[in-house]
Amino acid sequence: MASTKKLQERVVLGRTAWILAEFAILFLLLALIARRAASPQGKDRGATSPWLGTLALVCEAWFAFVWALNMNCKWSPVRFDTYPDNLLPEELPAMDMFVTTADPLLEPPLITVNTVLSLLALDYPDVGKLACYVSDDGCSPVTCYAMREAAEFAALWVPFCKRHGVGVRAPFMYFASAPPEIGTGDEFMESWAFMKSEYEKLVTRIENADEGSILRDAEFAGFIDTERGNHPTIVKVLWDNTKSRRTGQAFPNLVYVSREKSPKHYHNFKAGAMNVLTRVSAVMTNAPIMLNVDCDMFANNPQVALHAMCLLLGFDDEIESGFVQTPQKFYGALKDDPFGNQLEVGFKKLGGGVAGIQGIFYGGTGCFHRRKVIYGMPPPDKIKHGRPVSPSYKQLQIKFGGSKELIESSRNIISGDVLARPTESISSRVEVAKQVGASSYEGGTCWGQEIGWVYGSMTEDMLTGQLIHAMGWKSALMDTNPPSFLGCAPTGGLASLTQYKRWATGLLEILIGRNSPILGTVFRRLQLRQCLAYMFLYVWPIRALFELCYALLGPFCLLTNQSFLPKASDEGFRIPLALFLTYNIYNLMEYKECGLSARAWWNNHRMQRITSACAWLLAFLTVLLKTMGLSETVFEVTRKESSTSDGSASPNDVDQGLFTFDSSPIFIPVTTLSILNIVAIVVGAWRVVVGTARAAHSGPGIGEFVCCVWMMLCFWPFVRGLVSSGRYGIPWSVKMKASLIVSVFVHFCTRN
Ligand SMILES: O=c1ccn([C@@H]2O[C@H](COP(=O)(O)OP(=O)(O)O[C@H]3O[C@H](CO)[C@@H](O)[C@H](O)[C@H]3O)[C@@H](O)[C@H]2O)c(=O)[nH]1
Ligand SMILES: [Mn+2]
Repeated sequence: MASTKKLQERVVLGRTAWILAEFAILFLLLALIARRAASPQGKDRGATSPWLGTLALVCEAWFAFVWALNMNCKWSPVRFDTYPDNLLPEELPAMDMFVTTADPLLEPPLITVNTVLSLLALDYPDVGKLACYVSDDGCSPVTCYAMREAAEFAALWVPFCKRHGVGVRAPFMYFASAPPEIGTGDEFMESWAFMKSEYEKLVTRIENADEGSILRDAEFAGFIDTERGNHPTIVKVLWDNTKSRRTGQAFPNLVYVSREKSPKHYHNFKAGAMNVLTRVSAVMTNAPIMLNVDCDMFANNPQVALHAMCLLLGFDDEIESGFVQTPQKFYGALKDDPFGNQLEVGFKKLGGGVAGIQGIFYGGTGCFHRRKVIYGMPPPDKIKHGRPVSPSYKQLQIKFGGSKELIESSRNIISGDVLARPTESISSRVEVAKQVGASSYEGGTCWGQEIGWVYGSMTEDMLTGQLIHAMGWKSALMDTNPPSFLGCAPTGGLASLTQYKRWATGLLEILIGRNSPILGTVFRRLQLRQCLAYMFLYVWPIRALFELCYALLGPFCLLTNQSFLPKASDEGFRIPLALFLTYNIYNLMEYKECGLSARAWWNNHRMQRITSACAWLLAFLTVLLKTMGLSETVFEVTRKESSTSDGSASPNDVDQGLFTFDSSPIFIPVTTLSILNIVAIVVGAWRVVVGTARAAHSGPGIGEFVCCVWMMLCFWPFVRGLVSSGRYGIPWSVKMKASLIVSVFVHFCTRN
């Protein structure tokens, strides 16, 4: 019998004042454009020369377009409230949980261990319905060993968590603070101290694990003579839950998977790994719900699966929640977000806003999927007479590939017979699992196209989610308190810029590819406003071009004694002035409303300018080269800080928020802009001092100076990097290249 009590509620949030402010900004942008457009050719579009005015006009028109996209995203936000107490335990479906890791050095196994432990300890009435699968693209025996140790530790950890109602079930986080004092007796203190020492032993074992001695253990013989990019599939059942029922140690199944790699096949990075996990789990436990997290994203709220079930089961029509996504949040985050990558306002304002359209974007981690949606099933309203037409064996074989077991399991999912869980122990399924984990398995099938995680973009998450929306599904945003999952944000400027570059590359790949959202709206069921919401992110690399052009106008005018903005004495000056003030105050207020500091706003504003000029611009070039067939795009994995500490800045690391540099080309664009602005300000100021500035009506005015000074402030970490030394200084090679570009620019500016 279905639960009759309310499981969830969709609350529409009001925001009239914000909408008025947004219209004010839009109006000012349009006024700026209109003024240029109306100015007769003779008056040069409000600048000193026609082409300068036209260029400014084109950029400003683009900014207005992007602003309209932004307004669309935030227009009608919603919140979903969940009531897990109203769930009927016997109604809860089984759930497979996926964790991906790719590199034991960039992603220390201990981090993955903590994530896995937090999942094994989740609250769920019948843990026999849960299974955890770890994909290791690094094919590292140390990672596998760490997982085995984790399974052993879980036998102590899970009962401890459940008995004492532990709040945070990732041990590194739990033990980072002193034991809770209220209502705890001697017995608790004793087991707390015991668990802590057991955890410390686990940490020592994992941190001191050396590959040589692990390989001598017969259990890990499968790793002998393997290369990361060339090895057969390894599947190890580290904990078989059917056994635990006998011993009374109840926690979910744990399976380690390292998919086959061979130089002959392209592996599609994380999307490829997710598809192997989907298939391996299909032949082992075949749960109708799948949760996926990155290796650093531990479950911070033990009730998270229950909250998600409220959204998956709680609508009259399943179409409302094709998937359930939690916002990405981070632990040990640096104060005031120096690298602009904690995305708090982004998730709250954009995420909440898009949730009110067709639904929040899929973010790659902290997401609950329906397996049938991943299998390409359209929402129920498209299926006639309640039950879908059963596809034939042949049809399934073409789509899902040759494994008989996989075809059977997918038939169960498609026909809705999801309760038919395999009764035999999962250990007996290892050989089949290896078969579907092979790198040749997908050849000629629909995996990576209509089924599973979709290939062709570095941001496989956005692409996969978008295609789910294009099938007609909606998605639900789940924002629990305490937060559902916590991960690490990259610390450091380079890591952060590299991440933004990957994202921007992936987003542009989608925009111009055959899965472009525009096609999804025209030919499929992607709602127009949802399409525009996707576009707002997908145009990042294109924004970089316009922002770069506009950024060059200020320095250009100072260098050539021209202007592109109205003079302070001019009536029209009030438009850009008001725009500048309103826009920045609006953004500041958003940060304030989210409980963040003015400093956090400034850091994010500044980093967005830097990200645009460095990461988004390089992403544009990368995609350009790929389109011309000159290079391939690669997924550069983000380094995760080791989780032995609680992640907060230690006292000797007060400089953590400072930018560090190396000779990476990603630093060249902003270094160039920094030098250019300095040169321009010096030249401009010199003209004013010696009085050779042109007559007031044509030379640069306060507007152009403010542009250059504002940019210098935005690029301040780089300006300081120009004169600092060591890690905090920009290397000479980058400075030389940047200077060269500046000289060429100055030369062309001043040629005539
Ligand atoms: O070949 C690969 C590369 C990566 N990963 C895993 O993918 C996850 C995300 O990688 P990370 O370097 O942490 O990227 P982030 O930029 O932090 O990830 C965000 O952006 C990605 C898309 O670019 C999404 O896939 C992620 O879920 C999302 O958190 C990690 O668990 C990796 O282990 C693999 O399994 N195989
Ligand atoms: Mn990550």
